Amino acid sequence: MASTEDQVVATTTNNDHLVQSDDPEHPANLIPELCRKFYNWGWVTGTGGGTSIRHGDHIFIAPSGVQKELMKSENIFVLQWPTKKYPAEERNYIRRPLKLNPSACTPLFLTAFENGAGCCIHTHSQWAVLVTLLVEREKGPDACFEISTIEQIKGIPRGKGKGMLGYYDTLSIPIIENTAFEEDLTSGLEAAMKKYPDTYAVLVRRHGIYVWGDNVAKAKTQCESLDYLFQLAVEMHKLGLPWVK
Ligand SMILES: CSC[C@@H](O)[C@@H](O)C(=O)COP(=O)(O)O
Ligand SMILES: [Zn+2]
Repeated sequence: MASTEDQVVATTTNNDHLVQSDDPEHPANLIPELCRKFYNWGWVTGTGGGTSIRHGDHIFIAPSGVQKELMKSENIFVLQWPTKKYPAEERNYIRRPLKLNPSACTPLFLTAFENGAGCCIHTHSQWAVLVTLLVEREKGPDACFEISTIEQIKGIPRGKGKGMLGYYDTLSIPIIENTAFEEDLTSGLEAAMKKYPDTYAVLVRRHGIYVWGDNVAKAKTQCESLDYLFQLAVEMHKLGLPWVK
């Protein structure tokens, strides 16, 4: 794991201009800013979790095993898109910071981008982990978290170009089983996306969640809505209230 010092001093001589911008909306500025917020929300503590943004034919990726809330724009990797998923082609990393490795979540993020996403967020939120435990009896390809008749469901799309879910709809988020290594989750994520082509999120049992959106704002607000619903479901469970009518 890179030390904080390594993280702060890590620099590169290759294509630095790709991560240098005064624009706060530039992905190399947005990823560190988002990760600081996500850390404060308990989504990316202890180096877990992260986020990646697609901007045209460039993919911006955080480094692996670092304190995500301390990340700086000069720590960001840039991949030329499209690229092979795992391992991503060496030559396609058009910017690599010294002393750092790209996030182990990269093949998962690339799966979301193949699906048309503009941003993908991975959290280790305890609410996400807890709901996967509450529905643990449901294993296999049909495992799913479901909730209905809660206003915040309207923050989640019905599917690409299909508008948002309604109050009386049931939100279904597929759950895949965790693996020892992050990259080995890729086939499970692909299978869940195939089975649930309208989903914008996949829970990973005892691990967290991957949420994506057409752009950064949509990925962030969808992830916030889901986290709200997971927390609510856990609290409803504690109160003995059913969360699916
Ligand atoms: C606390 S270790 C977590 C990792 O194994 C992984 O699950 C994760 O979310 C972050 O991977 P990383 O390679 O640091 O971006
Ligand atoms: Zn993780």
